[in-house]
Amino acid sequence: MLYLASQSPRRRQLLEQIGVEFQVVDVNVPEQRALAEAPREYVSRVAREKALAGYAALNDPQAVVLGADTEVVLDDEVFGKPADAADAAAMLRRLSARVHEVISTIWLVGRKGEWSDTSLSRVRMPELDDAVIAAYIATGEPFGKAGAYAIQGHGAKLVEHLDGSHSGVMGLPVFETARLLRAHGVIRHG
Ligand SMILES: Cc1cn([C@H]2C[C@H](O)[C@@H](COP(=O)(O)OP(=O)(O)OP(=O)(O)O)O2)c(=O)[nH]c1=O
Repeated sequence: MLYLASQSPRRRQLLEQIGVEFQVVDVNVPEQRALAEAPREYVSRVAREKALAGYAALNDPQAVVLGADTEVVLDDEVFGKPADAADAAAMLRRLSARVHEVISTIWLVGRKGEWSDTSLSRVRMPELDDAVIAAYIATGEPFGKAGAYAIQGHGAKLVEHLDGSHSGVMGLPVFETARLLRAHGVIRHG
């Protein structure tokens, strides 16, 4: 049985989109980047910790658990979920008129082993003035989203160019996920 170790409705929706059967296991993993930890290592570590925590919580050797983490990175700085409106505004001001990277890593953990894959995307935002930022924050959308925007919502208006994976930016890179699940016998080909 496949379990998704996530409370994110987007991840659930993206996994359902490709017809995969799964259940959700709740995990609560602290997301704190260690000093001098490279962004890609940090994202991978957190995704792995979510999958491992889910596997440990289930106490079912047959379980296979998928964990994921998504972060926005600019100038080697990791932008997680904004703490409040001021934090969201500060992030969006920094992302304005720049290209940032979105890292989404998935880990699959089961009795037979643990495997991962990473999706890297580059997103260019146009210049965002204070009025645009304030109006966007008023939608409530930035909260709970890495980098304070949602490409799947009103935030699409802030994405001038995407080079990478739309689903990866949303939180679960579907291509990489399907490939990983197939490679380890969780889903069939086709
Ligand atoms: C950049 C971006 C992020 N996001 C979301 C995806 C993730 O849910 C969230 C980043 O936080 P995560 O810590 O990756 O995930 P989460 O806390 O929402 O869920 P869980 O740990 O339980 O799996 O930001 C979007 O929905 N759209 C976007 O465009």
